[in-house]
Amino acid sequence: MGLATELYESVYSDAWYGYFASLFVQKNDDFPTINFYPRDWILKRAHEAFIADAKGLIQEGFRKFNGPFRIITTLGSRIILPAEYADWVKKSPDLDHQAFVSEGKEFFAGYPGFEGTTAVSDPHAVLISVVKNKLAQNSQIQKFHTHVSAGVAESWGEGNAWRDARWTETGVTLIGLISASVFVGDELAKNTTWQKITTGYAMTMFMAARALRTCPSWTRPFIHWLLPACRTCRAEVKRARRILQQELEKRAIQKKEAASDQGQVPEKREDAITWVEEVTAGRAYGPVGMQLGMSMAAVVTTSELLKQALINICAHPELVEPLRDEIETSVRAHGWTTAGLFNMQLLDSVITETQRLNPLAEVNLERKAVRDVKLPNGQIVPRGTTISFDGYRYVKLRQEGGKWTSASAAVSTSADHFVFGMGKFICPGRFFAVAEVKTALAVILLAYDVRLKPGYVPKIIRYGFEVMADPGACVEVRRRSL
Ligand code: HEM
Repeated sequence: MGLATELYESVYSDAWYGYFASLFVQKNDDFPTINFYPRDWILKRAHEAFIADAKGLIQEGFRKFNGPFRIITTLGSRIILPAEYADWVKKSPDLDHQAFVSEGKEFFAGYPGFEGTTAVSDPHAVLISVVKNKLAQNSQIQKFHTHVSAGVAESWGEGNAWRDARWTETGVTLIGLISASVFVGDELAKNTTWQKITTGYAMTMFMAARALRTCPSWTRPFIHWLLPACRTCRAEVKRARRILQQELEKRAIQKKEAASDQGQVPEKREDAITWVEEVTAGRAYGPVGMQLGMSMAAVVTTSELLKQALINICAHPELVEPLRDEIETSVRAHGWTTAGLFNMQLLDSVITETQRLNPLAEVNLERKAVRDVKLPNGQIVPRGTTISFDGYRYVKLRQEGGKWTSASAAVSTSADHFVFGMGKFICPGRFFAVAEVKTALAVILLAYDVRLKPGYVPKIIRYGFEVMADPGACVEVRRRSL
């Protein structure tokens, strides 16, 4: 899990003015800065230290200051709070996640090309409501099963010799495919252009945001028209809009035809295109922004979890047989349903343990202080981390009972485990994400033998606050002979 929770201060996020900002940071408040170095005029050393070892800086900060402190990041400075403050952050009305996401300098909601961010931070919360209320329904599990089975068969074939799983690409393709089957329906989910745009949008948008952040804020409303990364982002949104528009027109025609056929009730589709339409109830909205926003929130996060979980299973081959036994028993009793997935508790434990060790980000609960905030006082005990992998950790905790009966599940959140955030802004897609990852792992383990390529040692990649599965991971698979 994340080492710390952070409090974002938007005032200091302008990279061009980093030097003045950092002086200001030093003099303007009581928080010491962990990576402020004498004569580091343009913050080169501070940025390098942050990129190379944010985790080390956070640990050093807690050791040195024994409480909240600032860290200079490539996006300006942030206040880092110890994980013990998680419950307080969760309850504080003055700390806002939406303000953090929509903050012009960070994610540029409202700029053309950033329609995904705009949809996530929409004040009517349409996207959040659809994710919260419509995703991870029982019927979607069978859909996941069908698509993952077809997807792995297509990628890996039926051969029973070991082969490179091309896991970095395949992991993203599988999650992109099964997510899209629920977001836009089975047919459009298989459109390779749509897949490419939606699985890549988070990165396309991130690159555009990164380019814009390097420009002084007063130039941004104009310069975004010229920056190549922002142009790419706009072009991708345009391509996506064209494809979605065709789908919407096709649906409108089908609806009309069905309605004109005396007595025929038009078939109601169960996908996010339809649900967004229902929730907006005639209000104007941007369908493409909703789709890109959903993919942006869902695909990178979930595929990172899937990739890392399979790597961990391969690194601990003793887990494979007990996992297969559990999956077979659960599916025999409940089929590919939410009940079936619920009964896969060792698999759940492996996923939670993966998140504990590879939390996607070193820090979590990103908030913007919407007004002056007083931090709680008291002794601070920095949280340590461990690098050992115990696939059974959360099974054992569940068996302890008490708060762990439910708190040990991958979708649960507490001050001990808040990879999905906490409180009012907790990730509404966590049930969907865990269901996708469980189904994908279950299908893979039942159909294929998996292993790390002999000689490959798994590693985790860190870049600033980001924590990623190794993009060069060497996973091998072969069809099981049953
Ligand atoms: C392993 C996968 C995922 C992880 C680790 C993850 C993590 C997070 C985190 C940390 C937050 C911020 C919560 C906070 O600050 O308290 C968040 C918010 C959000 N997530 Fe996820 N997420 C995942 C998958 C998904 C999926 C699959 C969807 C949608 C289908 C989704 C949709 C959202 C949305 C819409 C928000 C914004 C909520 C708000 O602002 O109220 N996420 N997620």
